[in-house]
Amino acid sequence: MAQYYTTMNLKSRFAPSPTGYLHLGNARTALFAWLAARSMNGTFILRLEDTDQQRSPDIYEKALLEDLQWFGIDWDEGPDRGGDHGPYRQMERLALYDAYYAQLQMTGQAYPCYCSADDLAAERAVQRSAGKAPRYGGRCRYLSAGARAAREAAGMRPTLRFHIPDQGTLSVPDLVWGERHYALADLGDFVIRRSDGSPAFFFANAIDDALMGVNLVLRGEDHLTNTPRQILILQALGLPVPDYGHLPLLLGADGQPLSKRYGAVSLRDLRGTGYLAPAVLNYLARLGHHYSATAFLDSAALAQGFALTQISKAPGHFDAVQLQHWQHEAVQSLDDAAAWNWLAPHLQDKVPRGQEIPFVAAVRANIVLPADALDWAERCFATPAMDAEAAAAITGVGPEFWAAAQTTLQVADGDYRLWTKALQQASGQRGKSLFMPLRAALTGRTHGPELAALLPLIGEERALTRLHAAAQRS
Ligand SMILES: Nc1ncnc2c1ncn2[C@@H]1O[C@H](COP(=O)(O)OP(=O)(O)OP(=O)(O)O)[C@@H](O)[C@H]1O
Repeated sequence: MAQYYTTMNLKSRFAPSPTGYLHLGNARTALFAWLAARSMNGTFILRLEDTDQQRSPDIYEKALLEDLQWFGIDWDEGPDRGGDHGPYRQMERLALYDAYYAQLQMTGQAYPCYCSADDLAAERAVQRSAGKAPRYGGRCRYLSAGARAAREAAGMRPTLRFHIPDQGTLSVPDLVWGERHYALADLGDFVIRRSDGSPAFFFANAIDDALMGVNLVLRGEDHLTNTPRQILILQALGLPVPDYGHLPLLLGADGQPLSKRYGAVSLRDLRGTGYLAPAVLNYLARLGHHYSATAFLDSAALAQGFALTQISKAPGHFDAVQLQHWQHEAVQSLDDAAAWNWLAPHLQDKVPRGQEIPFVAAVRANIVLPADALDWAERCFATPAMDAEAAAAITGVGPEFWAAAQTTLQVADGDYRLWTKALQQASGQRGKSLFMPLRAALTGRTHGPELAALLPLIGEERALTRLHAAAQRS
C-alpha cells in the first residue's frame, strides 16, 4: 500500500460538483470521508469542483452547503469558511494550474495536441474495427516546433496531453479494492487541459488534493479508472500521492448508480418529507460499512466505530425499509419537546394549543414520518376516516354495547380506567372484544397508540359523538 497517514495528520475531503442536489450516493461518500477524518482526529475539507459552469448555477452551491450542514457533516476548510489551502472553489484556482502545465511541458511529459474531434473519432473507429481498445495513438507527440507553429498560425487551439511511457506497469494500491495493476501502454496519452484552456477533471482534482495536503481520498468507484492517471500526473510533478479508497456506488431500484443528472432521491427530498438527519446518518453509515453495534448511534459514536477495513466492496442498494427503521429509531431518541419541534412545521395547526406535548407523547411510538403524525392529529382532533377493519369491529358488537359505552363514559367523566372497567361490567365484554370496538369507534382504526393516552386528546365530547355514530352503524 501507499504511504499511510498517522492518526495525527489524516486529511480527507469531499469534492462534489455543484451540478444538482446531493443524492444519497454523494451523501454516503461524503459521510465515509468525514467519518474517516473524525475517527482519527483528522481534518476534513470541502472543495467545490465547479468547472462545469453551465451546470453549476449558484443555487446548487448554496443547497449543497445547506444539505451537508443539515446532514451533520462539518468541514475544517471550505468555500464558506476559508482555510490555509484555499481557494476552495476550483474556478478560483485556475491560475494555479498553469505552473504545473508549464512544468510538464518543460520536462517533455506533456505536449500540445491539435487533433480535431473528427480525427480522434476516426482513429477510434479504426482501432475498434481492428478489435483494439480505443486510445490516443500519439499523432501529435513528436510534432516539430515548426509544425506546431504552423498549426498555431492557422488558429488551431490545442489540448494539452500527458505523455505516458510506452512500457511498464503501474501498481495502484486501493484501500477497498487492494492492489490493481495497469499496463501503461493501455492508458493512452490523455488530455489534461482542454482546448478552451479549462483543466480536465482528473488533472485539477489531483493537483488540488496534493496542494491542499489531502492524504486520504475516499470517493466513488466511478473514479477508479482515473486513479492511475492521477498518480502518474502527481509523480511526474513530484507532488505527494494520497492513499485512495474507492467506495462501491449506491444503486437505485433500477440497478443504475444514483446520479445528480438523473434526479436521484436527494437529501433535500428526504429532509422535506421529514426524515431526521441522524436517521439518514445511521442508515448510510451502515450501507457498505460494518458496525458491530446494531443500536442507533450518534455521529461521535459512528465516527468512533468507523474503520477503513470495514468497508465492503459490494454495491449498495437504496432500501427504503432500512431507512424507515433508522427513522423510527431516531424519532424514539428525541425527547417530547424536540419531537414537537420536528413535527410542528408539518402539522399545519392541526394540534390545539396546549395539547402539543401530550399529543407527541401519545403518538410518538407509532410514527415514522410527520405524515403519520398528521393522520393521528386528524384522528384525535378532527373527524377520523374509518377503515374497513374498524367498520367491521364496530358492527361486530350489538347496539347495547354502544349504548352502555356512552352512558359509562359520561358516568366516568372521561376517565379511561373507570370507563372501561364500568363498560366491562355492563357489557360482559373483556380484553380484545372490549377494546377493539372502542378503538375502532374512537380512532377509525383497529391499531395505534394507547387508547388511554388518546382519550384525553379526543376529549369526552368528541368521544361521545363517535360512540353515538358507532351505535348508528351497528
Ligand atoms: N451513486 C453513487 N454512489 C456513491 N457515490 C457516488 C455516486 N455517484 C457519485 N458519487 C460520488 O460522489 C462524489 C461527488 O460526485 P459528483 O458531484 O460528481 O456526483 P454525481 O452524482 O456523479 O454527479 P453527476 O451526475 O453530475 O455526474 C464523488 O466522490 C463520486 O464518486
